[in-house]
Amino acid sequence: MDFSRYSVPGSDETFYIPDFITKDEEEYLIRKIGETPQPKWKQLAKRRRVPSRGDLTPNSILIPQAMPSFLSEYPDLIARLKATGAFGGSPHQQPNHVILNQYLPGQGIMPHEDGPAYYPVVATLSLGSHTVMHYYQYSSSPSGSDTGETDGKGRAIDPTPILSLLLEPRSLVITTSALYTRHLHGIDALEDDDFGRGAGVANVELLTGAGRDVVEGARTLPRRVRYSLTCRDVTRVANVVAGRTFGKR
Ligand SMILES: O=C(O)CCC(=O)C(=O)O
Ligand SMILES: [Fe+2]
Repeated sequence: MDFSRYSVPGSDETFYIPDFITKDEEEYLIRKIGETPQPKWKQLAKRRRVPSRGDLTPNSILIPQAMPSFLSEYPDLIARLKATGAFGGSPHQQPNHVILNQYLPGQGIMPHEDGPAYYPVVATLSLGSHTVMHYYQYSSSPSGSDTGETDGKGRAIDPTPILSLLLEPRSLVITTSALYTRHLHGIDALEDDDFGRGAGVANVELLTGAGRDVVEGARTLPRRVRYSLTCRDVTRVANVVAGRTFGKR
């Protein structure tokens, strides 16, 4: 797939692919996610999450686990993600780690970086609802001097996003390079998204007709329950044989 044609105008480090999966596949995935045993979900303040295909050690080494069938069989998202070419330069040439997040309307995720454990590409599939993802840069002014908004290390964040994207259900967004390694991303904790406040989204030309109508018509879109599957390649993977961990590969 030549995914360069999905490049978001104004950023050659972000790609937006609408309708990456079909409605039937979306329904199937949401049903399978609903069957995820409750103990696997971790309740966070603003959302719930499940890591799939293993978790990371404190040294950021992946302890591999079998992928759930909805990732590796039908609809075989891993093969489909590989086919985009986005992971062509990553150590395993495909994602080996997927985190499932659940957001109720009104929930979001604070601006953050995904960090150095992963090769700097993340592919995010949205299911069930749209959302709006903002990308931020660190502020050049001294820590916390403008809005008081800081990351976990006390570095000040410029509150004006450098890029905002409407993520439609069934879409895939791929974030790479400096946007991954040097910037932050987050989702405001809102019940609906108002496209009438002059809040431009950079991917308007890449949206489906329905999404474009909402943005161009400056309408408000209520959020529903959204699931996201964030797919990455963890650089270092432990060599696990019969439950024992031997070094890394
Ligand atoms: O749900 C999303 O689209 C973003 C999630 C995210 O940024 C993360 O899990 O690191
Ligand atoms: Fe993230």
